[in-house]
Amino acid sequence: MSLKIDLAFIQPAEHRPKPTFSDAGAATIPLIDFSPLLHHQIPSNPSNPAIPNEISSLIAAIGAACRDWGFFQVINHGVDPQLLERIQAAAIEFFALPAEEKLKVKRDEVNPLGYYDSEHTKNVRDWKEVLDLVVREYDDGLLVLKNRWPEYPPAMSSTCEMYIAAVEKLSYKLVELISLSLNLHAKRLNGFFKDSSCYFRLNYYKPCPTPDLVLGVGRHKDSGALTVLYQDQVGGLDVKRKSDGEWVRVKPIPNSYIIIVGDIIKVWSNEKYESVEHRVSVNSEKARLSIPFFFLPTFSTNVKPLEELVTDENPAKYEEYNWRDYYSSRLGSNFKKMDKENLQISHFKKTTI
Ligand SMILES: O=C(O)CCC(=O)C(=O)O
Ligand SMILES: [Fe+2]
Repeated sequence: MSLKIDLAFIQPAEHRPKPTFSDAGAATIPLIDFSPLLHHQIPSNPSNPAIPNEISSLIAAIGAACRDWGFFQVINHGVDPQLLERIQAAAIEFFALPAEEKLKVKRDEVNPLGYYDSEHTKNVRDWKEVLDLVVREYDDGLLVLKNRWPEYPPAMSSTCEMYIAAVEKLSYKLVELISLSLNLHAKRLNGFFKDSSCYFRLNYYKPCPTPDLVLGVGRHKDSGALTVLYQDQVGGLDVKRKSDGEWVRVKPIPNSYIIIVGDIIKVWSNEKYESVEHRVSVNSEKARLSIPFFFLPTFSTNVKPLEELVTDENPAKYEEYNWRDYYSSRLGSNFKKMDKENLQISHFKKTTI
């Protein structure tokens, strides 16, 4: 049998996925139970002696996961499972449409939102289809973000809006707990997300005849603050374990979220917290759906280590960069193959003398 696949998809040998993963790796991923938040409020002051033990333990667990992994799974997160069912059903219906119907909402070089099937990560084409949306449309003359809603399924826009409202609420809880874990006031980071540039994506990975040669998404770190990711039960997300650099396959847990710490939290925390490298493997049998919500600050944000976390002994490790400019410079590079690496936070890392 000859398997013809476009060479643009083929990963360099050193980045191809291993055919098998042990379940033992997945068991080491931090799993955090948010049920204490069902009967306790998030405290505002990290040094309040009245913080209940189960909330202190929750904050400590989040801090440890952000430090040691840059990644964790959350259960009992408060997002209605029916909303998750509905958004998945809408996504499946959309991706099952004939190509010409999906192409009616195709992304273009001016406005990157809508349907897309040829994204590149690190200059290799990803084996996936996406539908991209923003929570707040934007146009400053140079950067244009305008949603393209498909006609089918007709409930797509209302379903996305309801789902996004729920997942945004969860994102605020996450950044508040992360602030507390850094020994900062719970709302220390909230102002950055007023008029946020949050981005929402439906990812569809159809079965692939050569899963050992390609990736659904090539290895990368997320450049925002946090990614709140839902995956179906097929599996394929791999994360790079910080302790030993091994790729670990994330075992799907029904009704759970995967939280990916992004580069902005790494910079804000002055590298106390890690942003995790991850990728998506595909398989030859089953299509996979994933739904990331990228929690991103307002475009005017200048990202730099938080003053409270910078001292003479621990000086700022990054130069300040503007989020809108960073974001816009990276957009071009996932649109098509480039001849150089795209912009990374390492380009803003201060050099030590
Ligand atoms: O499909 C996934 O599980 C993850 C996708 C991802 O890493 C991304 O969209 O940034
Ligand atoms: Fe990602």
